[in-house]
Amino acid sequence: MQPLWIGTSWKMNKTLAEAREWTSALVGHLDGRAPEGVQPFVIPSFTATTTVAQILGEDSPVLLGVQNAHWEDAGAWTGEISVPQAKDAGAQIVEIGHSERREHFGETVETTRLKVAASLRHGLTPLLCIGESAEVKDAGGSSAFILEQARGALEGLTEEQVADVVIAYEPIWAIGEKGRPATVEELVEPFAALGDEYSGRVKGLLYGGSVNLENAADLLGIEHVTGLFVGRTAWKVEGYLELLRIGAEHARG
Ligand SMILES: O=C[C@H](O)COP(=O)(O)O
Repeated sequence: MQPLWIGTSWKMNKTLAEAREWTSALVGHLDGRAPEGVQPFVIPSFTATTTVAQILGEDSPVLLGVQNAHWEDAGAWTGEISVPQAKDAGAQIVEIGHSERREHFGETVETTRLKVAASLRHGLTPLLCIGESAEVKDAGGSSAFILEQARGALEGLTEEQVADVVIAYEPIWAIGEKGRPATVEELVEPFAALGDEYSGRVKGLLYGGSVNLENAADLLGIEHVTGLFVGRTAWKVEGYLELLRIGAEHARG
């Protein structure tokens, strides 16, 4: 059975001291072993990548990611980092197409496609984020919209490559301080649509957006959901450890 992916992106948060503190507490708690049936992952800011990698150590049960990477391997792309650089810094995952990147930094279906391909070319796992706005949801177009985003980003891949991809469905209206937690009922249909197309084909189908300690277990119970991608609730390590516990409990059945 596929493990449940339970992870966090720190977005643009944490100093190196805070990154060290969070990661050391996680490592101390896990003591070299992920909770049974759970795949933990953490995606710090670029500045903390090597620090977190060093604290996690070799053969860590926790996968490490970056929040973005360019599709070219090197070159005149000021302000960007490449997948080979991310890999060199210790990353195993590349987050691609988060709605904040699409909204503020011009990420498109085409750039997500290029970045997925670049990640796979270098043996890193693309964590493809998809999600619709409140306007699209209100118009009844959620499933069609997110399928288009996913299909566009995975276009041209072989089945073997698709099997290395993790998809995170994060409705924009549910993300962050301005978002509101989605209800289970609201997520059943989009996950049915994603499940029809991708269940069993990809490494994971995650849900993200205002996941908290109260709703995590219910969200994991939605058909086709195989993990959680979490912001605020996991930024305090105690919150993340509790989410890992909830994940392990769910994995046990
Ligand atoms: O990357 C994580 C998501 O954007 C969710 O963030 P949130 O859990 O703070 O709503």
